Amino acid sequence: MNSPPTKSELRSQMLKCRRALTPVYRKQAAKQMSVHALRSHLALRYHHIGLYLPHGPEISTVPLMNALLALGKTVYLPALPFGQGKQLWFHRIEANQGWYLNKFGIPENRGTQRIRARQLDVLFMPLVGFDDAGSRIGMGGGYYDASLAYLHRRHAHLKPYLIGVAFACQHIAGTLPHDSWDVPLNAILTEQGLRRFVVKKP
Ligand SMILES: Nc1nc2c(c(=O)[nH]1)N(C=O)[C@@H](CNc1ccc(C(=O)N[C@@H](CCC(=O)O)C(=O)O)cc1)CN2
Ligand SMILES: Nc1ncnc2c1ncn2[C@@H]1O[C@H](COP(=O)(O)OP(=O)(O)OP(=O)(O)O)[C@@H](O)[C@H]1O
Repeated sequence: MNSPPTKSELRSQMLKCRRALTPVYRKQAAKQMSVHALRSHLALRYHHIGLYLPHGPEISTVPLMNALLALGKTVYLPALPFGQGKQLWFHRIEANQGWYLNKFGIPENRGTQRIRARQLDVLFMPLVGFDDAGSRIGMGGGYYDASLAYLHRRHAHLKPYLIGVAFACQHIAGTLPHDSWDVPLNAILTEQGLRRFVVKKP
């Protein structure tokens, strides 16, 4: 009997599906994803919003970022911590700030205001694969898991509201292998729409 695929086998399958999408599809999908996010009223309700800059074949957040900034929202981007630990900082997008590439080649901004995940109202998270229960697999760095570990003791009101962002083809039928440190998503956003999950309390 075949054993179920491991996280890293699923990760390479999902990366393959994402890389196969055409530039025209990617551009259209990024726009549609942004429209779904804005229609959901999430964007209107929340003010402090964590986003990411797309890296390689990830779905682009540029249309969504422009729309949020035009609405006057405060938008933050993740920055890897210096030194020990894996908890991300979130730097506010500001005028006159510096930009640099992190060790993975992803641009990061350095302004005057940085906060931790718990201070965000909503966090749009990159991911490699997601399932029907709201579990995600990322690039395997564990940065988001470490930044959100306090949510394991989550009560319903704890911030931020977690939205995984992906192309629809990154959906995995069935259930992803689950590790104790994985933090479940509140919703998943793709070019096909926004789908909310009921997050089970421990
Ligand atoms: N756009 C974006 N920003 C992000 C993340 C992300 O996944 N996407 N992160 C999410 O945690 C953090 C950075 N984490 C990362 C962890 C590993 C790799 C990485 O290993 N990249 C290799 C490819 C590895 C592979 O194909 O399996 C590379 O770029 O060569 C990249 C980012 C913070 N910022
Ligand atoms: N709270 C934490 N503090 C420190 N390390 C952690 C924490 N949670 C998970 N990790 C480590 O991160 C590693 C990667 O975990 P996993 O494969 O689930 O990452 P991922 O969710 O795919 O990545 P990312 O969150 O960066 O997108 C694991 O080896 C795990 O030990």
